[in-house]
Amino acid sequence: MSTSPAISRLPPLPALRDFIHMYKLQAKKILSQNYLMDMNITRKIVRHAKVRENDWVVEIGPGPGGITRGILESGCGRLDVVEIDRRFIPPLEYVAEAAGEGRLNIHHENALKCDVGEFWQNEEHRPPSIPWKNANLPNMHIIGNLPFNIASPLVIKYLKAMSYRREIWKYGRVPLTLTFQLEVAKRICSPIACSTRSRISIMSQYISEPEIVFKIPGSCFVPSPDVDVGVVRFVPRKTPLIKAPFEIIEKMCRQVFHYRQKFMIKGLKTLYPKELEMELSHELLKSCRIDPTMTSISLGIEQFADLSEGYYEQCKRIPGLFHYDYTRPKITIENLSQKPMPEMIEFLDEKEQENNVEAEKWSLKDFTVS
Ligand SMILES: C[S@@+](CC[C@H](N)C(=O)[O-])C[C@H]1O[C@@H](n2cnc3c(N)ncnc32)[C@H](O)[C@@H]1O
Repeated sequence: MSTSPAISRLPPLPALRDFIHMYKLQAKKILSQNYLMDMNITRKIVRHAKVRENDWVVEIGPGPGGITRGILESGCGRLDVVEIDRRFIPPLEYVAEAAGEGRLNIHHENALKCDVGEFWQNEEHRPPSIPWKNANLPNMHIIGNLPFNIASPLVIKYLKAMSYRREIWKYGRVPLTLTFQLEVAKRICSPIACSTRSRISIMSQYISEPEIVFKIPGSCFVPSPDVDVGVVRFVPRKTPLIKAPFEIIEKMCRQVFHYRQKFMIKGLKTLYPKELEMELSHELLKSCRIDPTMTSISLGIEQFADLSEGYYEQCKRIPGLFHYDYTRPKITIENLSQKPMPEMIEFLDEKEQENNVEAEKWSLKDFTVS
């Protein structure tokens, strides 16, 4: 795939509405298709994503191409779109032709199954990778007005890849700007002790800093959904707030939030087989100094960090524990003991950062001792 470094903005195209008639692009309910036809809103999404001239962008679910046009108008160097519905490919090809050679690349794929980092793997003009510890973000973005039915699984897939610095995150702290039903957006960004606090709040906030950058009334979409929409921008953190593998944190959050109105220990116990639940749950809570009668929504990220890191130690000590599923109690931890455990990857720059903190501590100590 060739990419021209010379940037041209987008020449005039038929209006989006005419495009939809030309290509007979009636929205399909099964694919949660709600189009954004107002270019002021699509441009606003691109502005909030902070796309600058020459940046490289991936768009998920371009549909008839409203946001696609906004991204191309911003002067991005290259845009790759991932669309599952074949009907949109010809109109997107029309836009690609207008955008200039190599600028718009169309991938007819399922976003849940593809690694968008691969699109740029062998591209010599790719913007430079930026180390995670650096304050700057790479000149790359993922943007999408997601179908409601895939928004949550897709964001979990992306947070996981982010935590392992895989897929597009091998290039650095690439930000994500995605739309969600407003209720889901509020859960993602929820502060502690709010009724919106849930598993997705912890999963999103330990690895990134999510923010609702603006809201879009449901009436702005065609056809209009019954709900309003929140645009969320996720900026990956330089260092995650929890030091345990993603799968461990995910399991801890899932079980602890299982009984939202009850004491948190009730959910915690479901991590363990019946015969071990008292011993292991109390051991964990004691080491974390957490009151078992707290509710899940009143636990902070630091407490989830202690719980997840402590549970990870228990899983390393007790083979099979990580794979135990309380809904299938007949499958014992002995049966599961041969299954591999997720492993913590230590990234060099994190180690470096820790060493710097250690070195600082030591030099201070030396100073005060002398
Ligand atoms: C809510 S519509 C948004 C369309 C367009 N971006 C807009 O704002 O008008 C969601 C789009 O995602 C596409 N889509 C649905 N599931 C998908 C998947 N698994 N992978 C890629 N695209 C998907 C739909 O076909 C549709 O074009």
